[in-house]
Amino acid sequence: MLSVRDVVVKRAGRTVVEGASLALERGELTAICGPNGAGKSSLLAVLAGLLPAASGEVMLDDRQVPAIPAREKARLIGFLPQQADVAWDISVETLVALGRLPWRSVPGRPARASRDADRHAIASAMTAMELEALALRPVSQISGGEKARAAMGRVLAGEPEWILADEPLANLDLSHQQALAASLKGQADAGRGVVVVMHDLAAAMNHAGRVIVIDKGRVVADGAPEQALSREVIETVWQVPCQWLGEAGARALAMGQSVA
Ligand SMILES: Nc1ncnc2c1ncn2[C@@H]1O[C@H](COP(=O)(O)OP(=O)(O)OP(=O)(O)O)[C@@H](O)[C@H]1O
Repeated sequence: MLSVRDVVVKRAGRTVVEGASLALERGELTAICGPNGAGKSSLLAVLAGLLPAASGEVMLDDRQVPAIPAREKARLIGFLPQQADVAWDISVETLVALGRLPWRSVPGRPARASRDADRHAIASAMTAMELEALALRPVSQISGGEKARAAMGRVLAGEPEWILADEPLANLDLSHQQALAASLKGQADAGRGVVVVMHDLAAAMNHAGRVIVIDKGRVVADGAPEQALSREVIETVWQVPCQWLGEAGARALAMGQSVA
């Protein structure tokens, strides 16, 4: 279980998350939704142990997340930032392979087994993100959406127990959004904990098992998508008149005065 208790996050002296308490489970795809500036990325970074909480506790099972050594933490928690910029002009395959760095020289792990595991994990991540045809292309010469898939491939190659991703669906075309959402759901079904910041409320409704809504630094809804993303919650938090259309699993959100 990955949890926060009474967590307060401050940025530049301003409180941006106010006393959040949440317990996230392995085997579940959890979506974090909320308006711009609500504190979603800040909360995700705190859960990943990348941003310190001003107060409160962040725990992975029975361990304090900030106390886990960095390399071990990187093996346990894979983090995809909102802007996954790459400083060097490496190939897509090399970028994905960087996801194996936290596994280098793990004490007690034979080098041969390690090399085989690396190769297998990199190949699986390349396949999952449909990157094979781009393997040798420099990252400076691929599109924004292709870069986003490569960055996600890097996270998957690390085979972390937890995947924390900040808007991984942004920039992706429709078919790759569907494929990545299905792949994240598959990762959850395989027993990983998957926590994803999403602006696309229909994607959260259709793919997540649980949705957490944050508004102005506070958790204002938490539960099954139908409850947490009810029309009432959306109209209160996003202040947009709306209506859900379609069947469970394939819902669309109609917005605007005319549907109110
Ligand atoms: N590096 C920073 N320094 C100071 N303030 C920051 C910093 N990053 C974010 N903030 C502020 O913290 C608040 C929460 O930001 P955060 O990025 O967590 O929101 P968000 O819900 O992820 O927003 P978005 O949907 O726009 O990505 C905002 O008011 C933002 O302006």
